[in-house]
Amino acid sequence: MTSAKKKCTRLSGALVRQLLDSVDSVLFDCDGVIWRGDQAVPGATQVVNLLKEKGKKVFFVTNNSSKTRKMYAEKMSALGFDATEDEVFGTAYCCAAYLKTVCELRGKVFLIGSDAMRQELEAVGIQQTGVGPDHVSGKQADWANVPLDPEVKAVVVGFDEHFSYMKMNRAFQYLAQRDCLFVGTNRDTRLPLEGGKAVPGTGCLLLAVETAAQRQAETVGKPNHFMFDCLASKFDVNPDRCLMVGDRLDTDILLGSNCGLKTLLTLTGVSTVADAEAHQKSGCTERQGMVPDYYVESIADLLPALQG
Ligand SMILES: C[C@H](OP(=O)(O)O)C(=O)O
Ligand SMILES: [Mg+2]
Repeated sequence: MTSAKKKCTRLSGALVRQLLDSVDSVLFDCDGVIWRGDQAVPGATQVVNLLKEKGKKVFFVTNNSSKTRKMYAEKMSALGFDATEDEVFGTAYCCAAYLKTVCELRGKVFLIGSDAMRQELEAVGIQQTGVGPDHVSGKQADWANVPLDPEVKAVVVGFDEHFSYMKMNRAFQYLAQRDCLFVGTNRDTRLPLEGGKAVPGTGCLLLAVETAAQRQAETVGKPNHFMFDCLASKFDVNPDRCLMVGDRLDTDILLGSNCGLKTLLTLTGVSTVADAEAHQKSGCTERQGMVPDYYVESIADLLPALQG
């Protein structure tokens, strides 16, 4: 399979086995691919478990920052997936690694995010200012003069169900200090759930803070190659023999293209074949990275080749 070949090919029949025989590792996105919310995609557990039985390395690369690696391993076990926490690369874990190893952060984080992010940050020795509700009080003059922790050297934004005006205001005040780092977990604007439903994603929260601060955050999640770098630093993987399976063209498939992986779009999440074909026909070089090599209705379409 070379990148020179026709792209956005429907994967079926003999092509499935041919593709699987050409890779040693399969990287699965989570939301919209192996599960939607707390419901496994039908057939997904069999696909993951059979790939492992056949000796493939299987990893999970998710932009979702709401769980630690341990929490993900527990969810996977509960849903019947054969997976260990070392095989899961979520943005709570990867963001902490990014701040520690790339930013070499010396100081605290003002965190807009989950308790999982707090746990992963503290696991690498980075303190943060607290998670949970933060409601507005006082008058506008008070808001502009909220006390700032002098040890805070970075604002980090991930999925935060307690996102609020006051949190955005505090981030705004910290980010007025130009030496304060600004990092986001991901830009996914919606989170696909069961029944074709969705809720606003982290990208909406990050855009709000960026708009207020008039600054652009570094983002750790897909399509940033850092997520793959994290994985490749722990496991011996050959990009040429890796397959990235995702439901979003602008994150999963673009990450795969950015890292030289084979790419497979599944239609159980956000993006559609029409989206992919529009990128393909655009003639715009940048958009070609969002055209998958292959697509399937669901990863369950891989089953016949795995059960044969
Ligand atoms: C949708 C995304 O998760 P992923 O699809 O990368 O697992 C997210 O939770 O923002
Ligand atoms: Mg997804």
